[in-house]
Amino acid sequence: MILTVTLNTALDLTYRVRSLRPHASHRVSEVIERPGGKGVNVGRVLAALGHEVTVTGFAGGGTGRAVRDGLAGTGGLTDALVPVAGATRRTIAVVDEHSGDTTQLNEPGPQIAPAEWATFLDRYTELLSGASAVALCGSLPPGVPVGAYAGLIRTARSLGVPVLLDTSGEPLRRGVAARPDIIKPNADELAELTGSHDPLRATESARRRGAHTVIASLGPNGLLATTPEGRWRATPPGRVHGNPTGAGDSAVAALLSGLVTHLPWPMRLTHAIALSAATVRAPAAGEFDRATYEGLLERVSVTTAP
Ligand SMILES: O=P(O)(O)OC[C@@]1(O)O[C@H](CO)[C@@H](O)[C@@H]1O
Repeated sequence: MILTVTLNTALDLTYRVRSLRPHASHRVSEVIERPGGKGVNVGRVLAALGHEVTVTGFAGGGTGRAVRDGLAGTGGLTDALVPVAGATRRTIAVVDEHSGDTTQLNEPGPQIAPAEWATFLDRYTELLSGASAVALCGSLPPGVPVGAYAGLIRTARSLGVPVLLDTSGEPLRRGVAARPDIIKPNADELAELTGSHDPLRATESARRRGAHTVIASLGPNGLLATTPEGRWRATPPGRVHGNPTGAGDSAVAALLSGLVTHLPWPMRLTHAIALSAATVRAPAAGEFDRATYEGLLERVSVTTAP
C-alpha cells in the first residue's frame, strides 16, 4: 500500500467564469466539488492507476464529511483520515475561460488541538508498517508544529519506508534537513529554499541540504531531476491548455508509482510529465484524461542534463 498524508485536506471547489476581473461581480457557469488537498489528489490518481492507497491526515465538520463522502467508493483507496473538531477548509480554483488562467484561493484550515496531533502521530506510525512508500503533501493547518514534516520523515526513515515530501516554505526547509528520499518543489519553492534562481544549481544545493533526489517542476517547461544516479530534463511535446490545478500532484503520483514498481528514472519522469499534462486536460485536480496520458507517453522527451 502507498500512504499519502494530507494534514490540511480541503473541499476543492472549481468555478468556471467567462472572464475574471478584480472588483467585478461574476456569474459562475460551472461548479465542481471534489475531495482535495495535495495528498488526497495524489491518492485519487494512484488509485486510478491501479495502486492500493491509504489517505490520512485530518477531516472535520460538514466539509470534512463531504471530503470523506467524496472518497467513499473510490476503488483501491482507503480513508484513514483522523476526525477533528474544526472544519476542513475549502479551496477555490477560479478558471477564466477567456484567458485560460486559473486563480487559486486557499483557506488556512482548522485549528488542530495537541491531542488531535498526538492521535494522528499514533495512526501514522501504525499505517507506515503496511506502506511501501509515503508522500507528505501540502500546507500545514494551524496548530501543527512547523517541524511536523521533519518528524514524520524521521519516523518513516527509521521504519525503512521511502518518503517523498511536497510542501513549501519553512516546513520544506526543515523537512529537507531530515533527509527525505525525494522532494518535488516548483521553481519558486526551490529558489526560496536555496536562494538560487538557477534550477540546476538550486537542485544541487537542495541535495546538499539533505534531499536525496530533487525533482524540480518547471511548469510548462517540464521537470529537472537531480538524483544520486544522474540528472535528467523531461519536457512535454508542447503546451497543454486547461486547468493546471493538481498537475503537480499527478507528477507526485507518477513518481511514487515508478518508485514502488522500480522503473528507471527516465521512465518515471516520462510518466510524471504525461500524467501532469493529462491532469491539465481534466476539469479538476485529482483526475486525468486517460487518452491524453497514454498518447503523451510516446512523445515526452527525456535527456541527460549537464
Ligand atoms: O494549501 P496547499 O495545501 O498548499 O494546497 C492545497 C491545494 O491548492 O492544492 C491542490 C492542488 O495541488 C488543491 O487540490 C488543494 O486544495
